[in-house]
Amino acid sequence: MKKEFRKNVIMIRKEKNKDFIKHNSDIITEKLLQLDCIKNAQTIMLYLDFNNEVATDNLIKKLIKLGKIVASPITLKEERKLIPSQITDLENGIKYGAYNIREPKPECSPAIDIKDLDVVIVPAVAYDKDCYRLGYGGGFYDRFLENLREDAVTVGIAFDLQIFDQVPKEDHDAKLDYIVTESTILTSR
Ligand SMILES: Nc1nc2c(c(=O)[nH]1)N(C=O)[C@@H](CNc1ccc(C(=O)N[C@@H](CCC(=O)O)C(=O)O)cc1)CN2
Ligand SMILES: Nc1ncnc2c1ncn2[C@@H]1O[C@H](COP(=O)(O)OP(=O)(O)OP(=O)(O)O)[C@@H](O)[C@H]1O
Repeated sequence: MKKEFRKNVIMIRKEKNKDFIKHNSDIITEKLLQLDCIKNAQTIMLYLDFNNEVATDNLIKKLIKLGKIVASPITLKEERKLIPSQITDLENGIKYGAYNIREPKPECSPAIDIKDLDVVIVPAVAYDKDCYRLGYGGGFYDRFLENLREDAVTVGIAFDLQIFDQVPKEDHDAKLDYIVTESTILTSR
């Protein structure tokens, strides 16, 4: 059920061209920067995109310019663990890591205490209208999000094509506080 659904959405997203990804990622970036939770945050974790996810490079640059501490995850594949690590230099401080996804180089990237994160911007394959998240299938983010500070805010960014009335879900699947797409902002708060 989950597997088929996941495969389909990934396939549909894969067919989108560079202009679609860039145009809509720019819109999503601007919307996100208007959210109070982002404006008020000091420390923000977000992913480095792969496979036609909403692109985050511009967003990362803008957040750093705004004076935020920005972290991305280093993925420990065997342990199914994400280590938030500060991005200091998006040009030279990044390498390819697990699953060929870009991640901060440990030597340039102080680890950040998960309890210092004010906002986490999460990647996903799909969401439903209640902000439940379907991921790539490692359970990486489900496990990670359980350990956030109680008052930390979770935000999903996704294209409209990733939003459904329902997605297959299990008990451990995370529900996020906000989802921002090119056309709308959903909230479960
Ligand atoms: N940008 C980004 N980073 C992220 C995630 C994400 O969704 N997006 N993840 C969110 O959790 C984690 C990585 N999760 C992933 C899980 C499975 C596969 C994947 O391609 N699986 C292949 C098997 C590949 C292999 O074993 O080498 C497959 O299922 O066919 C990729 C990423 C951590 N970092
Ligand atoms: N909080 C958790 N604690 C223990 N096991 C978990 C937890 N969350 C998920 N798992 C296990 O991890 C595996 C993958 O989970 P699931 O399919 O929900 O991942 P996902 O949310 O799609 O992926 P990801 O978060 O990596 O993007 C499942 O076998 C699931 O039982």
